[in-house]
Amino acid sequence: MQSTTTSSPFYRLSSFQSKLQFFPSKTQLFPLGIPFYRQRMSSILGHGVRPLKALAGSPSSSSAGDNDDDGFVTLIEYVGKGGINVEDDLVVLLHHIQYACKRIAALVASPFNTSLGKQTGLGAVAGGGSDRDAPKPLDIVSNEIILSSLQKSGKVAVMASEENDAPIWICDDGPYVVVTDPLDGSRNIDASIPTGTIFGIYKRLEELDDLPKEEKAMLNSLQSGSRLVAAGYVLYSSATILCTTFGSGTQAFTLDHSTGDFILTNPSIKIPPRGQIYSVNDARYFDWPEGLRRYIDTIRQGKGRYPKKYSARYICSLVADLHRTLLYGGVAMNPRDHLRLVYEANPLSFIVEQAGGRGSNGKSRILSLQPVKLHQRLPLFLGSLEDMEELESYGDVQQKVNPGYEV
Ligand SMILES: O=P(O)(O)OC[C@H]1O[C@](O)(COP(=O)(O)O)[C@@H](O)[C@@H]1O
Repeated sequence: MQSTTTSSPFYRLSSFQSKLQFFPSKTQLFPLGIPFYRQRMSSILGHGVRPLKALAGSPSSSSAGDNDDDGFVTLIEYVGKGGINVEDDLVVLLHHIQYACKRIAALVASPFNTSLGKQTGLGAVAGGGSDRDAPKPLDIVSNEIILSSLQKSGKVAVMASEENDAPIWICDDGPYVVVTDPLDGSRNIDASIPTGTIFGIYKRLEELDDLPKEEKAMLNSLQSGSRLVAAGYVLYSSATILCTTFGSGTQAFTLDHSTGDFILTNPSIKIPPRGQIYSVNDARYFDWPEGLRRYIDTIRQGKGRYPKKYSARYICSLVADLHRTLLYGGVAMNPRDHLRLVYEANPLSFIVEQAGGRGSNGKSRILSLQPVKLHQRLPLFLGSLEDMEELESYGDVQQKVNPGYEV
């Protein structure tokens, strides 16, 4: 028997009562109209999935089609009035970010990628080469897509991207600052391995408004992760998943490709306190410090605090490795100075902490670090609380040797 509890993959719109009546910019956000939006239902029903409404049997579950309650909650509904109700400006910004990510999702899955230029595609511009007509790598195209969406939102003062040397000042009165890695894992893109977009959102520091643009752009972008108001990643894989936090838990939404909506599929991700998986590039074993080697040797043999042998999983795509870790528990790590504090470590640590886990550089909490350089790199460990405590108890887990690996 199927139940209608919150363990079900879809969440009832009735738990966000009245949203459809009161959400102010619904028409604006669904420019193709509600009938088009509703095609989601028929397309899904056509594939044999029943809406929860039809299953509920509760007083609020009236017969299908008699009101606006179609049994699903979209990302934009969720953050709007009647949902968790974040600031209107942030709803608009999120709308633009999710739109950019849908474009990137389509791009990475497109059969025409090669003509756009994959990472190592023929004619890809290397190091700003001279051929202006050469196709651009997908991470550059993704960066342009995000920048364009942020510009159109009217809500962003500055964007700092892993793909740009310096932050880009967008608009003086934009209330937010966005930091982003537009397409992480893109080195594997030619093999269609999952990739991801990472973003973090801060408030613009109004006290800096009178500084010269370059200076205020930099200082706004170097805010500590503890000041993040929202963060998210989008995983481009067998499903396109948008996982976010606004500082009160971590939620996941899955893209319904038939209608283009991100549908709430997990309103409260809780990372298991202990997993049985470690995720690291262990070809680097001989470059690791003693502490990290001992930790991995110990858990592999089932001789750690948890008396079971751990398994290894490493996709080499940060968003994918983290997403699995959030769901199954364990620890995902890159012990060398490689991942970036501003674009990767901070937003992902915020998400992991809001799911009940920990983000650390092996010694300290990531969100307590003050960035000093925009492209600052550091060791990154993300995962279940108990696994992270055990790992950090080995003390010496940061890889100092970083020879610059070929692949
Ligand atoms: O080579 P390593 O140390 O295994 O690093 C792999 C990591 O680098 C990344 O590819 C990011 O590197 P880039 O920022 O250079 O693309 C992550 O997706 C992945 O987790």
